[in-house]
Amino acid sequence: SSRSKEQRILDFVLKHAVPGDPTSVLNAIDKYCSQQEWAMNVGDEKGLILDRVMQEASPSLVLELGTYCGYSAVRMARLLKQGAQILTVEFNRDNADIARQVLEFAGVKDKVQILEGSSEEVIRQLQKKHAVDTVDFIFIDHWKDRYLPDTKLMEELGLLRKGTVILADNVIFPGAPDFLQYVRSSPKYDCTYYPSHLEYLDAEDGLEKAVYKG
Ligand SMILES: Cc1ccc(Cc2cc(O)c(O)c(C(=O)NC/C=C/[C@H]3O[C@@H](n4cnc5c(N)ncnc54)[C@H](O)[C@@H]3O)c2)cc1
Ligand SMILES: [Mg+2]
Repeated sequence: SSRSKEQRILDFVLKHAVPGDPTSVLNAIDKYCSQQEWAMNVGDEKGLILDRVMQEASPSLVLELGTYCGYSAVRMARLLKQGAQILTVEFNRDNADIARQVLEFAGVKDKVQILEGSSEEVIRQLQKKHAVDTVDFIFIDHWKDRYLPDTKLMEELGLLRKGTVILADNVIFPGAPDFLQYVRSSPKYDCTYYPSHLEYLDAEDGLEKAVYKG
């Protein structure tokens, strides 16, 4: 059977990156996806914004919605403080398998747990099944029509605490207009927009940071 684009990305990482070196894994994926086949990783330009916002938050528990090939999970895991963890949600089995191998190769698998399933199901199970109280940092990068319902669900379940940072990819392209309108008009969030570009391309895109005020 023919290999998928995601498998070709993994092959390139295994061939060109250095085992145990997360930065070399990021560089390999960025090189492949900018020169050979475009893929929807957050990428190097928006990745630098993710780095800075995450380091500023210095989270103990990170939740990511939409693992895909694991690029942003590796990106965040390489910056985590000692003992901090990432829970990343992915409902496509093939993508989860690719991400697992990328995370293992990068040497960050002990910091990241891939939770297979839909974000709605997994979010509902976090407190009982995964012993989560509240989440410190959330990177949202899954289907864009799920950003708002999942954010509201996390509010309702008490998963957000005063100061929880939500960082959402693609708020311009493909866009998440209902999410953007909600957090920017809600008194429960302090919002900041970080202009950037769509990964590996020149199209305008950006990240929205929404800090929960409790
Ligand atoms: C052709 C073309 C043009 C422009 C773009 C632009 C563009 C640029 C970007 O940065 C993008 O992030 C996107 C984008 O659509 N991302 C969606 C990412 C989904 C991944 O997450 C998984 N997933 C999706 N919903 C859920 C869910 N509820 N529960 C659990 N996992 C979920 C999927 O299984 C995938 O692993 C698009 C993309 C493609
Ligand atoms: Mg994205």
